[in-house]
Amino acid sequence: MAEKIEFGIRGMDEFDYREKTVLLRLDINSPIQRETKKIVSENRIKMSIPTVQYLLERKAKIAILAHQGDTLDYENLIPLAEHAEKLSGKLGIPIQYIDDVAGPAAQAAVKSLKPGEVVLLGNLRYLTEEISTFENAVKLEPAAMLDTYLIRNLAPLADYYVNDAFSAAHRNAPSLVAFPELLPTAGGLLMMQELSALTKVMECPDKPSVFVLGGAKISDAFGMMKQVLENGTADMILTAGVTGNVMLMAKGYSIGKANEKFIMERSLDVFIEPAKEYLAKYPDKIRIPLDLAYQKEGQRREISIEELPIEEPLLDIGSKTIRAFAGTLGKAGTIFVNGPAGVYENKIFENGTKEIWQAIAAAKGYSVIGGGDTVSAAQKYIDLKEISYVCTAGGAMVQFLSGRELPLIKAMRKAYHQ
Ligand SMILES: Nc1ncnc2c1ncn2[C@@H]1O[C@H](COP(=O)(O)OP(=O)(O)O)[C@@H](O)[C@H]1O
Ligand SMILES: O=C(OP(=O)(O)O)[C@H](O)COP(=O)(O)O
Repeated sequence: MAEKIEFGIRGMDEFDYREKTVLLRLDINSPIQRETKKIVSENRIKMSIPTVQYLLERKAKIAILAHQGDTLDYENLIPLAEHAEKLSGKLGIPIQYIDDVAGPAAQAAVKSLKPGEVVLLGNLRYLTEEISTFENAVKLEPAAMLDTYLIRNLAPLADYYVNDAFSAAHRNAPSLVAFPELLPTAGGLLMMQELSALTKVMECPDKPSVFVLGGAKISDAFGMMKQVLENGTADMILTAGVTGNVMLMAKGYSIGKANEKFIMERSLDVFIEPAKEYLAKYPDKIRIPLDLAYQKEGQRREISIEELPIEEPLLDIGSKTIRAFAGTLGKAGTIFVNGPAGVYENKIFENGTKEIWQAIAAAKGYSVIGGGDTVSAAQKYIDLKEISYVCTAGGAMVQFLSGRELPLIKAMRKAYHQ
């Protein structure tokens, strides 16, 4: 396969899995309904099925490793019992869930696997060595993780390690980066698909390449803006949502007390100075909103940026901006979207998001989207089949497109060259 050379990662077809034990790292981390603790979207589970199926058809003994939630928000840190049920339903075979990650019960379950059987081990985030903040505290090299509880206990039981967790590729955790130090390693089918789609965006053979950066988690947007303009991945960036409001502040517009307070309270003002720098360096490549929407007496109203400031919160782009952005998207060769254009959850402020999605659906360009709310918003207004590729990742996708080498990809490339 061309991919394995292109990405420097072994493809799944490199190994003979028959009667071999495979540690399969998936990312089936799913949104959870707070009250019921039930899975809200099964998308990542669904997208992981082809790789499990591939290994099942080859009569492998499959032990799945996965995480759910994090210690930053204990609400989502739940056992993987429902994940096992959903996997089992989609594969049409029973899947045993063991609520133990790498202790005696998990080890016994892995050892007793028969060819064509699957076990899902406990939530990796039960282990302190696996929590997402750990990498920030200690920048460990994978080789220094070989004494962790997880690697010590599970690596000796396996013949192969397959990783299909691209959406967690930005995490420097043992379950992602340390197994490739010890086991023959391959990238799963979804991993190769994601790399292929994002590489296409980076190489953007079809010009112009237009990025839409909106939403509220604006550190993602600002993290990638400079890089994608510098390395030519993006020819044009259309800013909307809170990102658009910060760009307006950087341009010197006074957007009104309520809007400035929103930005200050979330410490997003740190992005104003970098935004000024990007606007000065790329004046023709970054587009800011021309008008915005607010609510008065229960009605949607719009205001041109020349008429600012305003007291009401600015929660969507206005009609003039929508028309201009839609026109640009119609002529794009490549399109990438991260973040909705407004507070689309409220009908009054859905126009920007809705019409941008409709313009993208009608556009001919190769389109890639990703991010939790981005995909939910797209699903609300268009058929996802209209999008060339819907990435399961958020943070990993943004970092990849920014040109950073992700810890997981680095570890898998190293394994390929060993
Ligand atoms: N102008 C705005 N002001 C406040 N919130 C906004 C604005 N525009 C969009 N949002 C909010 O941004 C959220 C999604 O942004 P984000 O989390 O960055 O997206 P994603 O999950 O796709 O990465 C939505 O809940 C939406 O209501
Ligand atoms: O959901 C994930 O990433 P995302 O929030 O960037 O989409 C991955 O499963 C990584 O999870 P984490 O952000 O808790 O490390």
